[in-house]
Amino acid sequence: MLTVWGVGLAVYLVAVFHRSSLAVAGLAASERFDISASQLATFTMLQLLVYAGMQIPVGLLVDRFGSRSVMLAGTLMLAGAQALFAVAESYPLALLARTLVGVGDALTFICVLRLVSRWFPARRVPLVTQLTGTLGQVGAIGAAIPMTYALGRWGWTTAYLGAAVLGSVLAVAILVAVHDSPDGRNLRGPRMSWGAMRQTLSASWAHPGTRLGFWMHFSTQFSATALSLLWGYPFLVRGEGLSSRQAGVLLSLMIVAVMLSGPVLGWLIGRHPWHRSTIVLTIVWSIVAVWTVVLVWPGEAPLPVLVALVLVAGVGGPASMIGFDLGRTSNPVERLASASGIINQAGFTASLILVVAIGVILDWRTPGDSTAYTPEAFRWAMSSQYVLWGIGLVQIWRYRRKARAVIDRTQLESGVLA
Ligand SMILES: N[C@@H](Cc1c[nH]cn1)C(=O)NCC(=O)O
Repeated sequence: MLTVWGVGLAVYLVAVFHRSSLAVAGLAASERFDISASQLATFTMLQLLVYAGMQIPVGLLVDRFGSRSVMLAGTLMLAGAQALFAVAESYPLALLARTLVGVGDALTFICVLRLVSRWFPARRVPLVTQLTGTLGQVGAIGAAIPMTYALGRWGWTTAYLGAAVLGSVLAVAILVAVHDSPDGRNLRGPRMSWGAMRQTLSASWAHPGTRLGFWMHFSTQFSATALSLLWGYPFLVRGEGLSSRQAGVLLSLMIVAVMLSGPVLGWLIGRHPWHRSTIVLTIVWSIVAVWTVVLVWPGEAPLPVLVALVLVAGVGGPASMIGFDLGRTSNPVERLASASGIINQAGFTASLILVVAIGVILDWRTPGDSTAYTPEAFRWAMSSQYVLWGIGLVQIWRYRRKARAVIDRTQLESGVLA
């Protein structure tokens, strides 16, 4: 059980490593492909778009072919994509490589979730799921430190080829160690026609628990994702007047918040599954409150307020994992991956909308073609989050009432559901 989870976790961690491996290579990429800042940002947006768009097909694939086969395909795809990125010398080829990174990345997480719910007793699943999400984020730290070193020491091609080789080694580990469930190496679902796929998806979506999970995932993670993937550093430096070093420390603190809060939330929802939506609502309101303090503060917000911002926003990442637990307890195991796919696209779609909205509003509020964004422009841009929070909070409130009307509290609390 632990070996299977260990390999699954390693596959997810390496996927997070691949997805984040461009964050520290921005300057090198601009020089290599001779591109502007917005062309560089296109890499991130494309990756998010492909990742979010692939979630439903991937969920269906996992229910049909099992975690092992899909995870193997994802790992090989990521390795191939990074190898292509290593040798690409033109911008279009590099875009193709990043698109394939998005596809490979999309193929991994849902597989690991399904392995966890097949291998662990139901009561342990919330905690192990949170640990998976939390420990997987170490891949982002791995991408920052070793990739910076490798790029400086060996250059672009060798650094990215090295990343590709890492993926290929994992493919061997999957072949040797991963079984879809204690009952078999490969667990195939029934053949899927268009009609069957439509039925699986609509049955999943029809359950208010799946919709509640979707809106939980939608509302919790976009703030932290937009800060960590693209806008955190410019916001803290240009919008709030921090030094580069202070901004770097604050963004690392956000990862500390993820690491500390993930296991606590996993334990909490395992003990109080009926109150999962209350926990999520409390976290979303806290994120809204701390952002509001930052945005209404006259001039630059003081450092302790910005520390509170990154810590509270960081908790949103692990809080989004609670959405998957709603999917698990609201769907039979044969359509668990499809439900997870539906839920997982929510937070990444919201993050993509926010990343684009911030860019558009910054350009709108900044005179001419300049990228010297002002604190005022950032205030406008970051305020676009209220639209997403507003939609998310209303939907969580609606579907929490509907889900509570159909979920049997006694069964849920005794761990029977799953
Ligand atoms: N919200 C994330 C995972 C996470 C856990 N802690 C911080 N972030 C999520 O939905 N992950 C899916 C993925 O592919 O990473």
